[in-house]
Formats: sequence, structure tokens, C-alpha cells
Amino acid sequence: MNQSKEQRILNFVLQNAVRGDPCSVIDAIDTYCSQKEWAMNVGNEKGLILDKTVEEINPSVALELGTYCGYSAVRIARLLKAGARLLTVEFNPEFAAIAKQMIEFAGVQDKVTLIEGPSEEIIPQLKKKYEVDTLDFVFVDHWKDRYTPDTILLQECSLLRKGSVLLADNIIVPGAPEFVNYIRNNPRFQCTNYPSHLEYMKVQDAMEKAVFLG
Ligand SMILES: Oc1cc(-c2ccc(F)cc2)cc2cccnc12
Ligand SMILES: [Mg+2]
Repeated sequence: MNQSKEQRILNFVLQNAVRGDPCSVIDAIDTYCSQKEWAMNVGNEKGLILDKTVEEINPSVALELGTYCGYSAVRIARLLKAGARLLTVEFNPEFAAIAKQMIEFAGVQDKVTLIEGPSEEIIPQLKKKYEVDTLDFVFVDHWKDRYTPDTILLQECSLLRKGSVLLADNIIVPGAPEFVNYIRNNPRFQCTNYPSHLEYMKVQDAMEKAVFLG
């Protein structure tokens, strides 16, 4: 049975990166996806915006919606302080299986909890099943039609506190116009837009940062 693109990306990492070296994993994925096959990793240009946001917040508990192959989970986890943790949610079982191997190869598995399932089911479980009090940081990078309902669900589940930071990918491409309208017109969020480009392409994209005001 011929391999998936995601399996080919993992194979390239296993052959070309260094086990236990997250930066080499990130670089290998970016090399493969810019030279061989495009894939929907956040990429290095938007990845630097992600890095700066994570470093600024220095989160103890972070959530990622949309793991895919684990590129941004590795990006985030490599920056976390001792004892800090990332919970990452992936709906697609094939993607989750690839991401698990990617995270382990990068050596960040002790900081990352990969949860397979739909975000609307997982978010209400975070407090009791995953022992989360509140989230310091949320990277929103799953399907655009879930951005708004999941942001509302995070609030309903009391998972945000004054100062919690959301960072959303793909504000322009594929685009999340309903989310942008919701978050920019919501007095409980302070928003900042970060113009950038679609991963591995000369196409305009952007990220949106939204600080929860409590
Ligand atoms: O960063 C992303 C990019 C795209 C995307 C797909 C096809 C295109 F032609 C352009 C962009 C989809 C995503 C879906 C979920 C999370 N991130 C995505
Ligand atoms: Mg994305």
C-alpha cells in the first residue's frame, strides 16, 4: 500500500534529523516541505512568530488544537521550561500516529501529551481528565470552522484566565473570517494581527493573537 505524504515526511526526518534534537527535526520538515512536497505545517516564517509568542508567555500549561505531523508541537515543546507541558489535540488517527513518532524522535515526549479525538469532546475533559486548571497559551491551528466554537467552549469550560493568550494560524489562507469577526468584536479579547506568508509559499497569510482579559 503506497505511503501517505505524512509518512514520507516522517521518513525524511528519521533519515535526515538527529534523534533528540528538536531543531534538526523542525529543519528537516521545513526542508522536505519546501523542496519536495508542500504540507500544512506552520512553517518557519510563521513559526518564528509562534516562537516569540511562546517565549514571551513562557507558559506552564499550553494547548494546541491541530497537531498534524507534530511540527508545531515540537516547536512549542522545545521552548518550554522544566515541568511545563503541552497538550496537543489531533482528530485524524493517521496524523496522530505520525505526530507521536515525530514527537518521540525529537525527544520532547516528556513535555507533550498527544490526545486523539475531536476538540469539542476533548476540551470539556481537560480539567478533570487531564488535570488542567487554566491554560496559559493556546495555539489554534485546526479546521477553521472550529476556531470560534472552540474559543467559546474554552471560555464556557473556564479554561481561560486573565492574560491567557490565543494564537491562531491561517487568518487569511484558508481564512477564518467568522473567527476574526468574533474575536475582534469581543470586548473580552485584546487582538493583534501578525501579517506573514502561507508556509513554504509566497502567498499572504497572517496570525492573530488574542489576549483574554478575564
Ligand atoms: O496552515 C494551514 C494551511 C492550510 C492550507 C491548505 C491548502 C491550501 F491551498 C492552503 C492552505 C490548511 C490548514 C488546515 C489546518 C491547519 N492549518 C492549515
Ligand atoms: Mg495552519
